[in-house]
Amino acid sequence: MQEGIQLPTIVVVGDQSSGKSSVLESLAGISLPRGQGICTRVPLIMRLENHLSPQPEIFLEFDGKVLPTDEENISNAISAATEEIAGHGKGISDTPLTLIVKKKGVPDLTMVDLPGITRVPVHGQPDDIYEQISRIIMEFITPEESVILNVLSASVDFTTCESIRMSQKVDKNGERTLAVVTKADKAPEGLLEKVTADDVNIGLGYVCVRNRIGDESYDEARALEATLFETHPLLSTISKSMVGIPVLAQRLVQIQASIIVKCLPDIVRKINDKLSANMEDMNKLPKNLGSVAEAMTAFMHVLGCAKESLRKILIRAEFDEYPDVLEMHCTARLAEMLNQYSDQLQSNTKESESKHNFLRDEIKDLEETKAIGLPNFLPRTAFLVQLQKKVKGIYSAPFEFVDKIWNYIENVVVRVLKHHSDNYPQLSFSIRRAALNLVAKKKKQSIDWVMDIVEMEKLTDYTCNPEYVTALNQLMAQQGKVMEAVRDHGMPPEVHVNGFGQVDVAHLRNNVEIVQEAFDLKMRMTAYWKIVLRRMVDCMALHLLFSLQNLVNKDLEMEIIQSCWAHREMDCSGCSTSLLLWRRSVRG
Ligand SMILES: Nc1nc2c(ncn2[C@@H]2O[C@H](COP(=O)(O)OP(=O)(O)OP(=O)(O)O)[C@@H](O)[C@H]2O)c(=O)[nH]1
Repeated sequence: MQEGIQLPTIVVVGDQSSGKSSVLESLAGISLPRGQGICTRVPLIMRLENHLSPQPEIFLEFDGKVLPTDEENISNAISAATEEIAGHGKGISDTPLTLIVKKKGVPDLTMVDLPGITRVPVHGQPDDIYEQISRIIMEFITPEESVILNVLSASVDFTTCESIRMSQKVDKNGERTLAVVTKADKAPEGLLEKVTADDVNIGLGYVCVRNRIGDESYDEARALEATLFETHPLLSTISKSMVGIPVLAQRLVQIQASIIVKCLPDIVRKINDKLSANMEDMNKLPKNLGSVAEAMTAFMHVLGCAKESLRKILIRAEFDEYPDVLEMHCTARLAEMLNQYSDQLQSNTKESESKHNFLRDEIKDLEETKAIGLPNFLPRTAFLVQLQKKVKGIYSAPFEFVDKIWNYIENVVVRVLKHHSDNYPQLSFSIRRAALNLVAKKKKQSIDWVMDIVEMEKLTDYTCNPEYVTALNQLMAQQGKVMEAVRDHGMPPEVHVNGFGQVDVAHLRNNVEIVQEAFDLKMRMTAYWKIVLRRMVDCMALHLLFSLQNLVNKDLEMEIIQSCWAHREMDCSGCSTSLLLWRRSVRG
């Protein structure tokens, strides 16, 4: 039950002083604390077991303690245990107290006695005593496996009983409710009519009893009860199948047996489910690595699993281990980031020049790079100056991209390694540190590589891509139109140039000689720059994939082995030697 599996239980509920404890002690043939006012202040689980030996065995269990007791002292022992659990006053607690009674002749029953329901707190009770008691009662009677033994005093109107109201909340048609009517001796008038009218819907029927009163012995009480229901002019008219403690005991044993039959398959299933879940949890617990072989096996297992997981999510686009964690669908996330990088490069190099400044920058560079030489000869330096300016404009983008990508990969790698090494606290710290070191190294390599790439683009211009010539020819085809607009002052000063839109050429009319060269320079740069941007994205993609392959297939293993070796944190002597051998073999 502590594991959340409900077992069939007979739960005794009733208004305060209705006689619940008296019924239980009559069934068990032992003394329980009885009296006016609240006596039962904690759930009392009573396990009655028919016992062959004439010597009874009685124990109290609570808070992990087992206290043997005997028939004479049982009432005091329960009162003392109740005080220990719920304090000395009149407060209550939901911590249960278990009473095990192994005694010859008692029915094999397990029942729970609960505090009686009271609406008005007495002196020393908290104001919310009703809510506290209701909560405990509801907790016990709500499970479908519970049979509700509703104890009603013959002297009260059943329809006004609080315990009936509560049991009807969870068992509307009374299918699992049995009523025990106590104090039949005190209020015999109209009892037959009350139990036959069944105004309160009790599905399992009524049993009327007379409990032990005062200092009577159990045998005396049973004999007096039998005589009462035999001879009393009103009570003797009630069917014999509805009166007396022995009838109640027999009914309860039958009910308990039938409910066990009904619930057992489900209980077995729940226990098996729970067992498998617990076994699974247990397998996840940190393992004790007691020998070199065990430590090496664990280490290799963690590494193997982590590598396979990373291979799946970083390279093979298989997400079965993280179906709902989008962040771990790495190939898709990396592709998205690469697309964003490409967009960023494009937007960083968008022409910011206004239509009135067309070719102004090119003319300036041409003038600054001219030398003594033949006219109409495009100086290469002018082209390189323009190229360097362009590269400068996008300089930060590849570095930012590399930073972003490796931060993301670091999170992924650390998460995967943590997942696989959580069970091995001896390893997890070193493994995490190794992962962080490794990603930092890989990031540094990427930054160095980007630095080279950017420098190479700045240094010189080259492509063998035929698209360059095609694009250049298309752009240059517009040269005639532009030059005409520049030369012919009678024409409107605006002309449309593909890729640049409507441009103003009025400012070029004073500088006609150099315009042709400037146009040539601009068109060459436009055609070439497209190639440069594409090359930067393509190379970055290949570099990234290459780095990831290396990380997963060799760097990770090597880094982790070296880290564990360097710090010798595996928690067993001799592991270091084995690691050394293994490290050598991996290197080999
Ligand atoms: N005459 C008579 N008195 C009874 C009978 N059953 C119980 N009593 C008395 O009623 C009083 C209350 O009985 P308990 O058994 O303590 O009642 P309870 O419902 O367990 O009380 P709480 O747990 O404190 O709510 C005691 O004084 C009992 O002796 C009965 O059948 N006949």
